[in-house]
Amino acid sequence: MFFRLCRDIFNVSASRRLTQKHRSIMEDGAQTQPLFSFGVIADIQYADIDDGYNYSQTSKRYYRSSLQLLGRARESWSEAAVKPDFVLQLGDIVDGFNKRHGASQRALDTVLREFGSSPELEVHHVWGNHEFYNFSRSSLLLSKLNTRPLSGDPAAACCSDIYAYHFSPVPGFRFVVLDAYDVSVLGREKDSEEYKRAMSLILQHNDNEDLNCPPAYGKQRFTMFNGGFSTKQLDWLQSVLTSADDKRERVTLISHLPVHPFSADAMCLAWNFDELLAVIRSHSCVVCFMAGHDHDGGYCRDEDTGVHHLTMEGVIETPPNSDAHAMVSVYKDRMVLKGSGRVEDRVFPFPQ
Ligand SMILES: Nc1ncnc2c1ncn2[C@@H]1O[C@H](COP(=O)(O)OP(=O)(O)O)[C@@H](O)[C@H]1O
Repeated sequence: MFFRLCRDIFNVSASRRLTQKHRSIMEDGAQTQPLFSFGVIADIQYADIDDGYNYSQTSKRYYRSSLQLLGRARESWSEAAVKPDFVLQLGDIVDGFNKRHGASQRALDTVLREFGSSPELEVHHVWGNHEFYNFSRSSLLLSKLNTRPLSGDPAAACCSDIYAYHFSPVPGFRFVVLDAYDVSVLGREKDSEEYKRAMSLILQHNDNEDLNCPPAYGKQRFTMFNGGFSTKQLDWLQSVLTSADDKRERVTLISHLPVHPFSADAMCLAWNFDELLAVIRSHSCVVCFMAGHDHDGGYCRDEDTGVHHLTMEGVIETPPNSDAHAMVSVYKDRMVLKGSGRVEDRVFPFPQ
């Protein structure tokens, strides 16, 4: 609640080649047209089941209509005057209930078909907790939800078992997809070292019988539905950002779990959000952090770094007569987010 209050107060193939459009805009410095643009959508959580509620029965979940909302997002991206170069899907593409109904693959195919009916649309997928309710980590790595190959560079991936990679759609700009469940009990075999380490971390902070039930104030994030970033991934991110600093690139980080306490409910943060924030703080290139998971959405601009932390509103808790997607236009000195439905319009000036 405290965090929500603070947050409200603070609420103040994509072509890797430089296209003729991008080049002429960069050369004449005109800012009327964006350098490039991209779409954003989060927490679609599609399932072919009747509407329901979240765990605390406070928010309705529209499992079937999430597909129609995705369809409208795709239409708005494909009808835009300047078409997005790519789309960021911020995780939880299908709901965990699919598993129970033996419908995981069918639901995924259905959603991907809805994304894919516009063939030129390049989608970068992030993995959320609901991906792991439906699929093992190894099967996700073999699935269409592994979009590492879109980077076009095998060296752009963190490592084989961590789903993190970076790509540069246009010179001067870079996006880093992060794996917020790299340290988690989700997606890890019960007898693996990774599972045991993650479980022991939860148990250090959470003494509830049900480990999905959040512990006391300040530790709410230590539940089984969250996770964190390993030292290996943080070291890799350091090296990606050091190189981006050297090249004076503008970097956007993408993760299912948010990392800024003023951008989301405390229950939704990555376990070691503070370590990720420390990495951001030690570099000048990061301009924005985009996440999903908290279906109410959120935003803050970090006071120290000027980095914008956006948590996108979740499609799953958006009524059928509304929408939850965005189009972001990127200029030399800022990004302009045009929200649809319950996603607010925002301008993200880049830190100097
Ligand atoms: N407060 C809670 N106490 C116990 N279990 C919970 C609680 N909140 C969520 N869960 C369980 O954790 C899992 C993930 O919750 P869910 O709300 O579906 O996640 P998401 O916000 O990612 O959609 C579900 O199995 C849900 O029943």
